[in-house]
Amino acid sequence: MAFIELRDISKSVRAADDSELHILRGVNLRIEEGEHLSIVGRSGSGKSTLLNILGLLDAPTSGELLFDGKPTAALRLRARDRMRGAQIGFVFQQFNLLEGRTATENVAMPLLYARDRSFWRRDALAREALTDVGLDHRLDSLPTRLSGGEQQRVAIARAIVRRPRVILADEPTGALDVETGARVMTLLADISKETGAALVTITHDESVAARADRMLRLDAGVLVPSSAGGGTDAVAHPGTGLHSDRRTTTDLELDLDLDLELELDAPSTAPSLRAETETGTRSAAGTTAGARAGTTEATPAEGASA
Ligand SMILES: Nc1ncnc2c1ncn2[C@@H]1O[C@H](COP(=O)(O)OP(=O)(O)OP(=O)(O)O)[C@@H](O)[C@H]1O
Repeated sequence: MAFIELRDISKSVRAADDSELHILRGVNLRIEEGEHLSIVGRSGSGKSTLLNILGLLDAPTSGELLFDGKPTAALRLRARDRMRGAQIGFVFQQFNLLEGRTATENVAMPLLYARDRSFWRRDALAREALTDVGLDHRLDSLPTRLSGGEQQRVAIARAIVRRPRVILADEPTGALDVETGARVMTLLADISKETGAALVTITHDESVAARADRMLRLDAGVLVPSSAGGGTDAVAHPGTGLHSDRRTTTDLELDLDLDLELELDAPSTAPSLRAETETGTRSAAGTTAGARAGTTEATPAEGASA
């Protein structure tokens, strides 16, 4: 069974002239555990739209998105937010770090939503993740004191700190020079493999895309295989090492039951409530303070995803 599956996904929006714009027209995709795939397409072809749907930041107009074979459409907002936080890491073109926070604080941010011991160990785990990306000498640096490549490393550390099952990277090298971008891509691919996370890279840069196990192209709203893919690594490599740290949808459902009991018993002490107070909120369009910071959970009262 594929870890994530898109079935006949379409997305239409109302354009400025009030016409209907069909961005995605029946996208089918299966993402296996630990695989690295890339999606290329010209500007405006719908890459970010597709990534937002994969990341549970946006809803399709029609079609189904399944995690572990289970449809996600019926999930309540809070469960979607939890699933996103626990299973998906994001890396953005512009790094999206919080400027006033140190590297360690930025990386610890997603753990403010964790429902297990990692909430209490967030500083130590953030330092470990920064060490994994080679930034153990920059733990207390503010983003403004870091180079672009270092900032993207911090963002990668933030993406992996909760041991997600998939990392979604939207033009991760887009703001970097070619050499730095290549190093960052190598790190991202290596660290995904080490942690066992699948990696989905969207990019307009075919040399970046060609590093993936599988390369797809968005063309006229549908995904088609791209012949340039698999250049360096034609076989998927499910990761080893930290694989067992990651959680399935079933684990998550158990967690949610437990969380509900916890919140009913002691609402003022539930970690997420504090976390939600400290962090930003998500708008209906899915572009949010949280998403800008790479942390994308929201409170139930914050309105539905688009
Ligand atoms: N909410 C929206 N309302 C209107 N048009 C939209 C909306 N979202 C996306 N679009 C349009 O849909 C098309 C696809 O957008 P998207 O950002 O997904 O493309 P992209 O392939 O990621 O582009 P780029 O490579 O330039 O970032 C674009 O023409 C965009 O202007």
